Amino acid sequence: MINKSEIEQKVAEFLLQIKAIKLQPGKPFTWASGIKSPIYCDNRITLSYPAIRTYIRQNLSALIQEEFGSVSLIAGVATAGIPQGVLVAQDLGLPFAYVRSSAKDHGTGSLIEGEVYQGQRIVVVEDLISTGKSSLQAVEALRAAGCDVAGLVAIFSYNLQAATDNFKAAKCRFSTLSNYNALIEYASDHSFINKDDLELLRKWRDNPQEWGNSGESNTF
Ligand SMILES: O=P(O)(O)OC[C@H]1O[C@H](OP(=O)(O)OP(=O)(O)O)[C@H](O)[C@@H]1O
Ligand SMILES: O=C(O)c1cc(=O)[nH]c(=O)[nH]1
Repeated sequence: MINKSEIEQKVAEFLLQIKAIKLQPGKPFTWASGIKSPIYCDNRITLSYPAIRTYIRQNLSALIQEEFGSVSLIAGVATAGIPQGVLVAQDLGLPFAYVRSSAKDHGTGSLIEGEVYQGQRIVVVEDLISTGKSSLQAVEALRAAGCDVAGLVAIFSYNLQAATDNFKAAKCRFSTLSNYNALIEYASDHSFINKDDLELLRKWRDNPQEWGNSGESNTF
């Protein structure tokens, strides 16, 4: 059985070590959802580190087997979920396909690339969940193609209530290797951030939708 709390901390440690976690409270990041945030997690950087890439691949594969049992295809969410999904599919010896964020406007016009079939039991691989909108768009595209989506895994989740609500409404299970709460506690305990940073990151967590609009970003 996998040790979830050990993996949460190890992935948080790796992300901090390679500076995939960026703190920029004075110049907030704008996310895909439009949310303004003092923090950004760039999982794409893990691909540049073979040992970390391997750890993530092995643990995503183990998570899929433990949470979802037997599946017959891994699907990646474009773009950052594609390389992670390919690595996992290779690890598990399974076919792979990916879902674009919108259908191609030329050539085949495809939304799903690769072969999937009606009734096929699939796990979707994403790199990160903020609101879950990108993840669930891919899940819905696969369901519309007749696939049986067992669930979704990702490297990191921000623990946003919006994501919990969106996945629940879509009746889709998800599981991640690490998450925001684990990350900020690890970062504080191991001196990657100071007390003021921790306070700010906790404040942001309590109301992420409003944070960038309330002048909070200038108080760091
Ligand atoms: O849960 P959500 O609110 O949808 O946000 C998370 C999504 O945002 C990022 O993708 P981005 O749109 O930046 O594109 P990329 O994967 O092509 O880099 C990330 O890779 C997730 O797909
Ligand atoms: O929500 C997003 O767009 C997002 C947030 C984040 O921390 N990292 C990322 O790649 N995307």
